[in-house]
Amino acid sequence: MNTPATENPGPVLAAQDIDRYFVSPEGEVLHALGGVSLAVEDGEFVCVVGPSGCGKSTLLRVLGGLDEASGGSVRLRPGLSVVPPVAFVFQDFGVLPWLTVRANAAFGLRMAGVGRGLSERVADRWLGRVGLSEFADAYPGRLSGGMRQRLALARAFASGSPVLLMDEPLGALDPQTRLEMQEHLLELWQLEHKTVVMVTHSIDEALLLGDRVLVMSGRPGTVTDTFTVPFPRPRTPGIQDTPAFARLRVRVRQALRGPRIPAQRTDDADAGTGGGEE
Ligand SMILES: Nc1ncnc2c1ncn2[C@@H]1O[C@H](COP(=O)(O)OP(=O)(O)OP(=O)(O)O)[C@@H](O)[C@H]1O
Repeated sequence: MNTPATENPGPVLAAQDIDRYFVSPEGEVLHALGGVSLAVEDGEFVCVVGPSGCGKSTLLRVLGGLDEASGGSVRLRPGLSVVPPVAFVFQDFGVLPWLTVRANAAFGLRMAGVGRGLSERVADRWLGRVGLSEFADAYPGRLSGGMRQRLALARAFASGSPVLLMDEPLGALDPQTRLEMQEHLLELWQLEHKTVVMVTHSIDEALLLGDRVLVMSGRPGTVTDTFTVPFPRPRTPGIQDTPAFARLRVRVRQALRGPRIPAQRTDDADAGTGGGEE
């Protein structure tokens, strides 16, 4: 029997009750993820924010199959036959210094068994889109940090993988380059509509790029809040100056701080907390 065309094929990526325990060499058990469930729809851009150590990277690694959960399940939509279905972008770029820029951009396709000619044609197209065409024959050692990150994005987009998992991909960049890269990423994603899960420490970045923002808290790591980002697409960084953006930024920041514990009034009750995240 044929499947009706209108039937919803379900999320592209779904995690159910993910637990992850780590055991230290001393035998101490750390509960890094505690019952995390999420579903990411086709073409959705989901950002994950949360304090350092709350399990964001662990979640991403489990979602992408780089790490195994201690309990629960991760499911890619059946029929995602692309190999590999998931591509990663890391903070340290993951660029291979012994390969040319073109070979780096083609790497995902080559690993998937695509021939050199086609891989390099696709790579060249993506290098053009991220403004690196003139460096195609150079080695990554000649690239600045921002250019390496553009190369890492080109490789992920060129890989053909429908799901991109990004772990603080812009975290190592200086503020100006980071802003430029946010625009690049926004443009690339609007062009391709990949399904993206991105970990970031920046609330502004999450609200600029994401359709949804998941807020995690730690010990064990779990998703405590979810925000739907209402700003229409295509978006530009200018939305960050709007009152609606400012209001949502405040709400996410409050969610990150967690429920307020009434402070006991002492002489140092007003001591600063060391500044905000944004
Ligand atoms: N391989 C491992 N072995 C033991 N403990 C680990 C391992 N990987 C992560 N952890 C621990 O699990 C917890 C979650 O780590 P994770 O890197 O996922 O957090 P994070 O939210 O991504 O942190 P950050 O924002 O600082 O990158 C931390 O306490 C970390 O020390």
